[in-house]
Amino acid sequence: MDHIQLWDAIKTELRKTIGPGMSFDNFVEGLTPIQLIQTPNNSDQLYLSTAHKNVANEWQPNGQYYNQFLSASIQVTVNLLGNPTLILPVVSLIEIPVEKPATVEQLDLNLTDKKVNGATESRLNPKYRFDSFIASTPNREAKSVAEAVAEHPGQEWNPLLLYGNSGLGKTHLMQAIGNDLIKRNPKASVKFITTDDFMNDWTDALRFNKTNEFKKEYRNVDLLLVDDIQLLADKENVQEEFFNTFNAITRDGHQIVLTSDKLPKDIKGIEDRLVSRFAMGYSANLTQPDPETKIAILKNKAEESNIEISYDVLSEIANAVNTNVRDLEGVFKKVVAKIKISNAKVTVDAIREILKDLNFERSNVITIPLIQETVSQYFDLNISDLTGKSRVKEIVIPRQIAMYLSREITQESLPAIGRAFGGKDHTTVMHSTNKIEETMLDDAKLEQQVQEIRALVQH
Ligand SMILES: Nc1ncnc2c1ncn2[C@@H]1O[C@H](COP(=O)(O)OP(=O)(O)OP(=O)(O)O)[C@@H](O)[C@H]1O
Repeated sequence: MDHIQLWDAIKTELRKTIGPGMSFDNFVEGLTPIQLIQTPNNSDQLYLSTAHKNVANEWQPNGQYYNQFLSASIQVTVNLLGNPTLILPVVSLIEIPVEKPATVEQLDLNLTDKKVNGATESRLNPKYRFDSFIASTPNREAKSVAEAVAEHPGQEWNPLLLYGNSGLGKTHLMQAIGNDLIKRNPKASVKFITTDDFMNDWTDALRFNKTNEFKKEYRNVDLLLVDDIQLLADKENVQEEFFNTFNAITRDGHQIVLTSDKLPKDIKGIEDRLVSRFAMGYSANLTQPDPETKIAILKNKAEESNIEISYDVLSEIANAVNTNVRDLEGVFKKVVAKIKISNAKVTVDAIREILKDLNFERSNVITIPLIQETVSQYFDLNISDLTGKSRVKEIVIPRQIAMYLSREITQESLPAIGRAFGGKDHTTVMHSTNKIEETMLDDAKLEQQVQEIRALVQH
């Protein structure tokens, strides 16, 4: 039985005595099992972590939770093993830095009182800087343009649009522009918002008759950063106001930076006039980093955390996590937490175990987005080409290859693959896979291309 199964069984027992509700949810459910260690005096220690000081305090010996845990764990070991074994809880506090800016609910909704000067008021995360953004070769141009925008806002690349899949650094790079501009000019007014914020603020402004304040707040900025504009889809009223805001800012020579999960022309439900405005400046596609860049990102994180981790270990993590940089960071944080708790030496074998616990074994991690990313880079296309409807041969064949590999390598069903390719029918996926299988029999070049892409995906 591993630490996770044991903790689940103990939680089931604890639920009987503590009962569901606030107390159980906060003081038991919120704990994360880290590891189980045998002590020389025949007891086991179950290491748990929490991000909350008050929860960690309540779990000290003599605390009510500690004692209830002891009886629950004895009951569990009697049920499972037939004899009682003493398992002691060890709860540590691991403070997880807050990465995301405050949600709109946490913000002061009084529009007139909001100021936008300086990093704090503009809600920028100070960790999102150019020097902490490690760019792989395909992403270097995006970074250079972002740096140029920070240096000369409102001039050449307006708007700058950063687009790509989730967790690949769009928000990071966007906020780096804001942080850099404020560093150069502390008086610059920078406003960072999500599209949700914009929509909520506009709705509130209409409700409370504060449209003038809204306009003043949104239009009097040197730099407006708007995250996730794909959320504007099908919101006609908000699009109207967004259009007006956009025009007012660019007309005054100020800068707009936008992020989106795809190119605006591929977002259904966005008015043409907005699509054409968004395409006026520079659009940069952020792509998945290659293995060496992933290692460099991890190295940077290790240095920031003041932790020494060998290249082999970093490489093991980088190779296992093929989804996106957010996941890479998440796994890294868990590894750091384990190191801090156990004080143990971090070996490649230990890391493999941790990665296995976190479901990040190499064989499990090949996903459809990864295949799409690899195929699009191989053929120098956009991911939106693969998920779109174009029928030109140069796009159809790569799309069919991507579907074929998704069917071959991942565990996903035909309908799930169809959905991931822009809502295609499962019969289209079946047709594509058959077509590639058949063509490869006679076409050596195609077969070689498929093998090369497969090797890249499974690297
Ligand atoms: N190239 C990179 N170098 C360093 N850190 C990165 C890089 N790319 C992403 N990150 C980190 O990964 C995390 C996720 O990045 P970010 O939030 O910017 O992604 P995103 O593309 O905006 O995702 P979403 O579309 O889901 O909002 C952040 O903590 C960010 O600092």
